[in-house]
Amino acid sequence: MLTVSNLTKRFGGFTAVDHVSFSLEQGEILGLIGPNGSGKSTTFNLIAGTLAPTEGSISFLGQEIGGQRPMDVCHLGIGRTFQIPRPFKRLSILENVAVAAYYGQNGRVSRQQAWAQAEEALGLVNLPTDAKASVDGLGAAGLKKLELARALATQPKLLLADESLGGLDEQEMDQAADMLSMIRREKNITIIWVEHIMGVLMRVVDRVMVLDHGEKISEGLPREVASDPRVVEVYLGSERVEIAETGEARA
Ligand SMILES: Nc1ncnc2c1ncn2[C@@H]1O[C@H](COP(=O)(O)OP(=O)(O)OP(=O)(O)O)[C@@H](O)[C@H]1O
Repeated sequence: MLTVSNLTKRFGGFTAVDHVSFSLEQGEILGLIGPNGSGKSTTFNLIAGTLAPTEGSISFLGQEIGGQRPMDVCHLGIGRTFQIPRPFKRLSILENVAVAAYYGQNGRVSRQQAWAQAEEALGLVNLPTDAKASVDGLGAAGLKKLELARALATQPKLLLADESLGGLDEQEMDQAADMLSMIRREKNITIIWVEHIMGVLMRVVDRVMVLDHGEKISEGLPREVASDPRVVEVYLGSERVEIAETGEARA
């Protein structure tokens, strides 16, 4: 569904993403990890249209999307969450998500459909669907869920989930990971998940790709990547990822 070839982004003389290539099959969850500043967010921004590539191509469902505007990329079926949720504070939870449903589909849905899709998205993330429930009082976990619901309401075929676990406690992290897994299963949405907290990510993703200094240094099954000496050297370091006998990796 997505083929990224030789994707490169330079900021002046600095190369943030350096000839990165990968592809994604329909229904997969790909984990994207790497140390701070390794180019994960820049890669997301290139796919989502927030940044234009310096070189390379991004083909989504057979169409070149590199350099297209974010709203056009969204209308083609790529939804994203942001690391820092910024909901409309004066709108209710349901209104926030309905706005995403309406504009995320370029107004191709009626108001009524947008409300229905917003209710469905909120149901998926376990947030209240009553029209008056306020954004105020949502904690870190609630705001992350709202962020996810807004992305889902745009009816994406591909979801780019950016650091959805930041600020959550361990139980909330597990719930958030299970939620992404359930969304893939129930809605057949393909997911790229950027995350720092690897133990939880490794449990849920099908494949992992690792960036370092903008270059892809490893890609494969979670258990393969966790034991790749290059990954251990540059990223895992003292975190020591242990592979449980079940094949799951835990940080
Ligand atoms: N607009 C910009 N102008 C100049 N440099 C930038 C710009 N955006 C990102 N960079 C640089 O590109 C590099 C990659 O940044 P990026 O945010 O993609 O990394 P990351 O892997 O997402 O990091 P983190 O895990 O800290 O979010 C960093 O060195 C960053 O400072």
